[in-house]
This record gives sequence, C-alpha cells and structure tokens, in this order.
Amino acid sequence: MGDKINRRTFLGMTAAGAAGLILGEFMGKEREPELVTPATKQVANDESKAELIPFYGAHQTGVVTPQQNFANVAAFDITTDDRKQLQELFKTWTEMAATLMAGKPLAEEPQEGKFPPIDTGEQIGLSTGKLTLTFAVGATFFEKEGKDRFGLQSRKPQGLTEMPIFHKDSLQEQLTHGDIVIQACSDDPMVCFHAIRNLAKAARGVAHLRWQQTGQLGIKSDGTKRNLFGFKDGTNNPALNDDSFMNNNVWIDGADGTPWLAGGTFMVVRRINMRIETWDQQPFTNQEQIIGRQKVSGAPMDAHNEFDQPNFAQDANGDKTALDSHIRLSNPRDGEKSERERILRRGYNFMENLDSVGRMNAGLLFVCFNKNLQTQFESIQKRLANPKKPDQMLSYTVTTGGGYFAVLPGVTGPGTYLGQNLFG
Ligand SMILES: C=CC1=C(C)c2cc3[nH]c(cc4nc(cc5[nH]c(cc1n2)c(C)c5CCC(=O)O)C(CCC(=O)O)=C4C)c(C)c3C=C
Ligand SMILES: [Fe+2]
Repeated sequence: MGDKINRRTFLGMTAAGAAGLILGEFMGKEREPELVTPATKQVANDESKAELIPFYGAHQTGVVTPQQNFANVAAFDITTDDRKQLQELFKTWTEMAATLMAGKPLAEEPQEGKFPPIDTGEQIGLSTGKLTLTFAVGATFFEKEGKDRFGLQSRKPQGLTEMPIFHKDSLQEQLTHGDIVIQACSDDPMVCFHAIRNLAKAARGVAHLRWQQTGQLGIKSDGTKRNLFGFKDGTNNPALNDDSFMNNNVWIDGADGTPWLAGGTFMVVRRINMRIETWDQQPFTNQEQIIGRQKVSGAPMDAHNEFDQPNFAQDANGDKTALDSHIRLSNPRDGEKSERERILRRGYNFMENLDSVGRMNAGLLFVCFNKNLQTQFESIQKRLANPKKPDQMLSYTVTTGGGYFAVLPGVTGPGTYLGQNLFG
C-alpha cells in the first residue's frame, strides 16, 4: 500500500469503503510492474502449478465448478439502512473476490505498520486450491418485517421466500436464513476461512456474520465422494458440462420475470444433522434399502454398476427399491415431470464437536442449485418430508439450519460489480 491514501480519510470511512479504496488502488496498479516480495513470489510460484478458477463470466463460479474438497458457507445480516453503503460493499467484495481468486494478496506486503493489516495474511504462501466465491441474497435483503429496506422490494425475485419449516425440521434461528450468503470453496480449508474472514472484515459497519458452516469431502483423486452414512453421494447428479441441463434446470434467464437475475440461480442450503450413532446400529441391508442403492458400488438395487439407471417401472411394488427409499422419493423417474424437477446438488459433510448430550455433531451441509425453488427443490423436499409417507432416511436426520438465496449473475469483466443490475 503506498502513501497516496489520506490516512484521515481512511480512518473516517466505513471499513467497506476503506477496503474498496485500497483495493481500488491495488487493482488499478495491476498493469504497472508489481512489487514482488518473497510472499507474493511464493504465491505466484505455487499458482503457476495449480489451476485458478477465473472470476469473470456470465455466471458466478461455485455452481458448475467441479467440487473442491472444502467449503465455508457464511450468512450475513445487513446492519446499515443506507443503500449507498450496501452498494459500495458489493463493489468492494467484487474486487476482493477477483483478487482472492487470482491468488493475490489484498494488500501489498509489507503493509503499513501503523494500521491494522488490510489482509489478515494466513493465506500467504498457500495455493488458492481453486478457490471460488459465490455471492447470493436472501428474501430479507429486499424486505424485512414488511419494510422495503433499500428501495429494492419490487425487485425481489418471485419465489424467493425465507426457507419454510418442513416436517421434522428443527431450525435454530442462529443457524438459519440471512440477508446475504457467501459460499467459499477451495481444496484448502485455510483459504476458505481466509476469504470469509477478510470479506467479513471489509463488511464491518455494513453487515455482520449471522452464521458460518464449514464442510468437507474426502480427498480422493476421482470418483464419487461419500457422505457420512458411507454411501456415494452425487452419482445421479447432472454432468457439470451439460449446458442444456443447466439452461433448463439451473440458470435463470430473462424469461423468468426477473431480468436483473438472468445468469443467476437459486441456492438452497440445509444443515442436516445425521444421527450417526443410530444409523451405525442398522443392518447393512437396511441401510441399502433406506437409501435405495448398494453401499459399496453405489449401483441401484436392481443393477450392477454405479451409473446404471434403476428401472422403477418394472418394480411397481418396491420389491427391489423400496417405495419410501431416498432415491425413489427424490427421483421417481416419472418422465417429463421428474426431469423438470431435477436439481444440481453440491453438498459437503460436516463433523464438529459433540452436541450437548454427547452425540456426534455431524451431518450433511446440503447445497443445491435450481431455477425454481417451488417446482424443483420444494417439490422433491415435500415428497421426502411427507408426514404420511416420509423418506425412511428422515428417521436418521434432522435439519437444524440453512436458507434460500438468489445467487447473483456473474461479473462479466473489470469495471462491473456483483449485483450491478440489481442496484442499477
Ligand atoms: C430435497 C432434496 C434432498 C435432500 C434434502 C437430500 C438429503 C440427503 N441425501 C443424502 C444421500 C443421498 N442422496 C442421494 C440422491 C439424491 N438426493 C436427492 C435430493 C435430496 N437429498 C436427489 C434429487 C437425489 C438423486 C436421486 C436420483 O436421481 O436418483 C443419494 C444416492 C446417490 C446420488 O445419486 O447422489 C444419496 C446416498 C443424505 C445423506 C441426505 C441428508 C442427510
Ligand atoms: Fe439425497
């Protein structure tokens, strides 16, 4: 950081504004020869070997990006009622996200000794681990307790509500909803943490953290990863390069009635605690019946290989795949209707300390993306949580948090920012 910034101005600004100014200066210098310190050199060397995920594009990253091994999902409550400050925060976050995903520090080193560091520094020397940052807004961003908070109420996407309470849910207020959510994913959990920490730091005075949830997958070079029930999870997800699927089922287009959201999608987050100890007492064959797939191979109950399709039409009574098994209720394969309902899942396992009664506090941070919350996620979820014929798995899970969010369209290039069409 040079001496160009008037310190009094810096100290008098909101943190978000100040960070924006500093970043703006930093970003503006990108084309000039950079000061290469041992720290930046180390990052550059590592990144030349590793892939960086490009920040700019029609869609945000972290949706169809192949899953990294770690996630940190953080929800924020907005604390200002000043629309301009909020808009400035989104500009700042845009620059920060572009910088972080490019593997660059948020401030040049060494930083000014008289002031708190701009960049907290724990990522120095680490590869970004294909860091992606995905920004989304909740229903209360637009309207809270009937109040049009920022003059944006009329822009609230149709169908964006607070996440309803489904049968057997036990939502905890401090783990649920939020005005804004940021999903950070990377192959290094420190990189996820660093990103969320610094984005939260830059938001001081404008928004503060409401909840934060980490998640992880087993580190495995290829193949479908497993959840904490020990089953392959993600087998029948759509292929990430299936553009036709993504355009039909995931990406929102202008025709959806919310032009500013074209290129975005809806994100569902469900923090689902799994009753690991109870599950572990279930016989092997029961576990397979509950899920509706073979445990080791991941194949359907009536087939041999993981990616074979089950034939439910030939198993009307559920002799092979139980009618109330998880996969049969999730996707009954009823033709066109089932195809239209399909979602893109991108969840992570979480494993925390014991809960207050000594059980393992572990489960699935379920994340999915879809074009229409009601006709896709909710339609599936209502079948799984139908009190008259619930998913068998519901006896082993309880959802304690999460929310519904609208993922903003991508930032197409420098000079534009996240949510520009929303504020504009
Ligand atoms: C409402 C959506 C879903 C929730 C919530 C959910 C929770 C959940 N799922 C598993 C484990 C598995 N899910 C599997 C498949 C699967 N799950 C959903 C939806 C929700 N799951 C769908 C749409 C599907 C695909 C069904 C299909 O098309 O066949 C599987 C099987 C392997 C796979 O295809 O991924 C497993 C295993 C857990 C443990 C869980 C909550 C804790
Ligand atoms: Fe599932």
